[in-house]
Amino acid sequence: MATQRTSLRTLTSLFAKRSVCFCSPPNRLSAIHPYSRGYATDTEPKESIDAAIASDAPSHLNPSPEDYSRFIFQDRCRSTIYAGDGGNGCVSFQREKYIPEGPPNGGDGGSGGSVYIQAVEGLTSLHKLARSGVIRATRGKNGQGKSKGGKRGEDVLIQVPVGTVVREVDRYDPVAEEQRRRALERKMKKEKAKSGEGEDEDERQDLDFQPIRHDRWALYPGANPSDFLTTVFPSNPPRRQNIAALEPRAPIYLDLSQHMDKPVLLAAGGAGGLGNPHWVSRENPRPKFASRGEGGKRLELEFELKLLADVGLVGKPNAGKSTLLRSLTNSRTRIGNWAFTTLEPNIGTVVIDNDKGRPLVELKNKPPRKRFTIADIPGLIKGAHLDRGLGLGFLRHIERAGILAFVVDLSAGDPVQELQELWNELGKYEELRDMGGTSNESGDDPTWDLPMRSLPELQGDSDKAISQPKDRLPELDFPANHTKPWFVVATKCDLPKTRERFKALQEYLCGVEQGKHEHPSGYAKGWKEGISAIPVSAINAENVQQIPKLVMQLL
Ligand SMILES: Nc1nc2c(ncn2[C@@H]2O[C@H](COP(=O)(O)OP(=O)(O)OP(=O)(O)O)[C@@H](O)[C@H]2O)c(=O)[nH]1
Ligand SMILES: [Mg+2]
Repeated sequence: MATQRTSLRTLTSLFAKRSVCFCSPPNRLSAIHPYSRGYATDTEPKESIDAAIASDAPSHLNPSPEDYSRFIFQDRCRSTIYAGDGGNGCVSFQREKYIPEGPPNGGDGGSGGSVYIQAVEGLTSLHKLARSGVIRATRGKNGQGKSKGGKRGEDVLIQVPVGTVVREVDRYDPVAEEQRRRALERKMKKEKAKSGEGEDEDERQDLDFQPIRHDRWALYPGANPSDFLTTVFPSNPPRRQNIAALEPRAPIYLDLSQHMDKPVLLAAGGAGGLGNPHWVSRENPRPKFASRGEGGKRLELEFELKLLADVGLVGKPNAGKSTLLRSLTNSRTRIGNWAFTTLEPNIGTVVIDNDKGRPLVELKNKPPRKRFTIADIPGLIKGAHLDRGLGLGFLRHIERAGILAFVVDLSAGDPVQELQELWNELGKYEELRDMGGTSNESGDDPTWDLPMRSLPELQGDSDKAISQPKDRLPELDFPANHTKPWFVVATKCDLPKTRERFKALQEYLCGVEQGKHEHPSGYAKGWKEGISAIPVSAINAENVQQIPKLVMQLL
């Protein structure tokens, strides 16, 4: 154990200079014992190393199959959200001895529950939301006698990962519908009145005829349906709760790119109905009716993760990405010595704060970060941009990572060629995507659309947009891969013949940075401000701690 710790310290200090300009390989590498948690000498036979691997007891980095856990991942989902309906108002009269006909005292209905949304750190996938499918806030309770108001419906809070974009697919707003219907009715009445000025009294009365609105009025218990015909109902315009003014402007587009301390209102519940005391008038001092609660809105929303993780591990199959993720995080992703062990992205969190108040890595001029996330993305093969291998699906995931960490296997051949092939695939994918015209033509505003402080009916022409259901929303806009910060993680450097290859890789990256070589993406304006290569032996967790330090500088 002591030898192990010493060799680890030696290796870390050797590779602390991980800059590309560090062109001379350290001589002390060969001093480290082959495969005893250090670099191998080139003379060491591969068979003996394989045997050493096989004989190793299972550990977090060399796990047995029981140590695998499936990371359920979902980066896009659709949910239908129902705000709660308002409870009905109550028809009731005071009943007391010596007061034969007491005044009306029906309570108001409770307002329906509202739906809120909050982006929180620590969540990495939308799978829970995808599983629930339909989200409902509860209905407000009906009012009761003795002026007892109904209980409000319960609110629902939707928590999503930071980096989620919420877009509206469709909506049904009963209050807006009712307002539209009334406006139409008024217009028709006006037109009819204009055209039939000379008509007789009967026809004019026909125009004043109100259809019976069972959905807007509640009669006293035990009333006959025919009472609807004999009752004269006053005007009952649709109402909203006051908090509806805090709803986001329609159609909804929220880019939740920051952690939110407080939730934001998505859909306010329907207003509760009014009890019979509200309908007292000179003509009708004892109204035997109360208004029903307003219906809650229905929203069909699409949630999409725009930011999958802070860092995305991009590499060929079997390069050692999952082992690297395990060595940096508590992830229990599957590891196997064959291609395509990983079939879905796995996200791990690197905690850089020991929760003792001070981040372990201090950042200049930046707010301290406590943690960052790393995504282990399935392996990329030649022709991935043509949907080969696991195809375009996970090239999409790479687009959603903030920093790209190219994982090259030093034992597998020329790392420079491997890196170029990886970049080539990303470049071709970008070309194809741009040709498809999906990136910049979406017309989406990528900024966070703060909720407008106005009621929906004051939001102008938004209704036109609402009434056109969009089955397929346009693709989101992402920054181009070549503009993102990137670095290279050269893995398996405990295996033979890796030292020379690492040296060649460093020289190549040095050349790219100095402009001697073309940027591997093929774009002249590709990011190349201090490209680093970090040699690691992920299986031995050696030198991997350089990665968080570098990431904190790049974030
Ligand atoms: N010697 C050595 N072997 C390693 C190292 N890192 C990973 N391996 C081995 O390489 C093999 C593949 O590792 P994975 O982590 O599953 O590779 P991957 O890139 O996730 O592969 P896919 O999921 O198929 O894309 C496993 O047998 C690991 O034990 C390392 O640093 N040194
Ligand atoms: Mg893997």
